[in-house]
Amino acid sequence: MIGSDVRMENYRVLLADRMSLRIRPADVVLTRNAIMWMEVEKSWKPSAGVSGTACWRTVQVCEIVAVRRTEDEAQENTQTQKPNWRSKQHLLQYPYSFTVSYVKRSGQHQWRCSDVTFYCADCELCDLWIQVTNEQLALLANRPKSLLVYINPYGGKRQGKYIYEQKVAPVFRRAGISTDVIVTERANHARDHLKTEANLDKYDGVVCVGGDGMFSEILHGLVSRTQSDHKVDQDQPDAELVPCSLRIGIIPAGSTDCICFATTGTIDPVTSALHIVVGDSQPMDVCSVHHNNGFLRYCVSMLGYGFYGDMLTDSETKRWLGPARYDLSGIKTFLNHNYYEGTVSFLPAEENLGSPRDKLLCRSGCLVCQHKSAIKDKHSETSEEREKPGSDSWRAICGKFIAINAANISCACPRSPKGLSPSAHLADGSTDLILVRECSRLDFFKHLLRHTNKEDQFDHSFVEVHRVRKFRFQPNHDSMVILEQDEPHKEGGPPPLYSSQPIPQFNADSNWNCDGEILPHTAIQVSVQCQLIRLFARGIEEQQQQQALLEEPCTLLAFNQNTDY
Ligand SMILES: CCCCCCCCCCCCC/C=C/[C@@H](O)[C@H](COP(=O)(O)O)NC(C)=O
Ligand SMILES: Nc1ncnc2c1ncn2[C@@H]1O[C@H](COP(=O)(O)OP(=O)(O)O)[C@@H](O)[C@H]1O
Ligand SMILES: [Ca+2]
Repeated sequence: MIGSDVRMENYRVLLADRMSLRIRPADVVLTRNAIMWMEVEKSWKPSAGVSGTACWRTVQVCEIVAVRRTEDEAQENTQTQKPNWRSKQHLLQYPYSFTVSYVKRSGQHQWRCSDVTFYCADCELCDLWIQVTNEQLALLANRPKSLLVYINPYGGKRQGKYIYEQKVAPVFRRAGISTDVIVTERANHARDHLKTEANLDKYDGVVCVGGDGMFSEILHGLVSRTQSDHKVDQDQPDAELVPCSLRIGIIPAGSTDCICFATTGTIDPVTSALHIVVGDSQPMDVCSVHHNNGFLRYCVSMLGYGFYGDMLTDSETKRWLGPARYDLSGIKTFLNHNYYEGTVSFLPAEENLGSPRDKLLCRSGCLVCQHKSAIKDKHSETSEEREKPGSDSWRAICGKFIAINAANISCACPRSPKGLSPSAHLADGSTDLILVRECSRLDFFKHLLRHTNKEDQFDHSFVEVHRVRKFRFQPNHDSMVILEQDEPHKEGGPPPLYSSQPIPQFNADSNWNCDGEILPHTAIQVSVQCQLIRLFARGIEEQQQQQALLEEPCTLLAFNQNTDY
């Protein structure tokens, strides 16, 4: 049936969308890449009344979720929801029909699963359509068939289980994906299961239902398992890590969900489920964090010392508040206005990776990340030499910092839609190191506020940002003592709160916030591991890309208007 060029042209069937009672004659065409059908868009004008414009609707085969006999679907619907009496009527009148479920973009990067039902003149034609469309779908090798799902029932607003069962499982069922579901019973349950127990050969991917912390568990389980399977020693900061073969899907059900937002453009369980179904693949960099040549953790979104570390430490005591804990701890940490002294040394990234202050946003099909992917394997000995700490290529900055943040990805999230570093790339092998030096509360507030509006948060004298491949941090306690001696608090003088100078705080150390987990050490070595993992995502689609796909192209093919039905 399928030749090298699959075309089922002029197999006319009757077309009706779910909500319409009227059945129109229509032509449907299936090519190797797309299914197209005629639709009449109704409009109303006071002068002309209702008029209709015919146009072709096109759905790429790679965005078809499933095709099946409508009666099968109707049966399933009666078990799960109220039967749709219109569909029932259609079915009685035209018993041979099939339904195509497909991805429909509904703006703001959200995807929905939409259905269109085609009513056929006879049973053979109906079966033929289903068979040929399914044959086309079977050629899509990147689609997962079997998934291992971990649900954190306590993440975010504790909705993980509900979100999965109500919104995600029906989409997987429709796409014919089989799942093994594990609801975690304790922290690190998912990590440990992946690391040692899970039979990963059975699966095409792992799904994480939870927030960034839960994602971090899956990441650690999968990366550690891959390294131990390949006998790679994670404790060696220079070890060449083996990329994970399984992709990870994120169903957002946490508090910040920045990894989901920065890779799909939204926080929406159905959208994420559909990215998994169509088998998207987005490579991602992972930072490895070491202390004294011993492995500590991996990080995908943000490593933050000072402000974000203190905020996280405080927020852990307020978990019962849910996502609002970050607001409360954020205000408290802001008012404390601590800063910390230390030395940051770093290895700048190659110049062709752009700069954190250019306006080249990482979007679906990003050329910077693709270029990196192409040259990734050509890692020469001279570049290895260049990367050794102490070589001329490294730079060191010593100072007092309110915040030291490494944004491996933009870290866009609903709180900050452009993120900590709006131009950071998902898979370029670098991380954006943001240094916020001591400054007044008002200046720091202005800087924070710029994360929420269009202004440039790096455009302050006390902020600098570098795109780096590696960095190290060494806290400097001794100089804190010197600082104390420099600015002694005189008896009888104004209390520090009213001082015009920034008020030094003498907490020796802050903590590192690593994807929402507190690290046990302050002196750390960080190295970006280029494209170590892949997600079921495609990066944020450009507004134009989205628009083009929202307004599906009309008149792609000439069609036979000869309608006899
Ligand atoms: C005056 C208003 C100021 C608003 C400033 C907003 C800046 C927000 C930048 C947020 C960057 C978040 C990076 C993501 C970190 C997550 O990995 C972590 C853990 O997320 P989870 O709780 O597991 O979902 N969340 C936090 C807040 O540390
Ligand atoms: N069953 C469980 N009980 C308690 N904690 C869990 C469980 N499963 C996972 N966790 C932990 O909960 C923490 C927060 O999870 P996450 O899903 O990221 O939610 P949030 O975004 O609200 O922080 C993670 O550090 C994870 O290790
Ligand atoms: Ca990056």
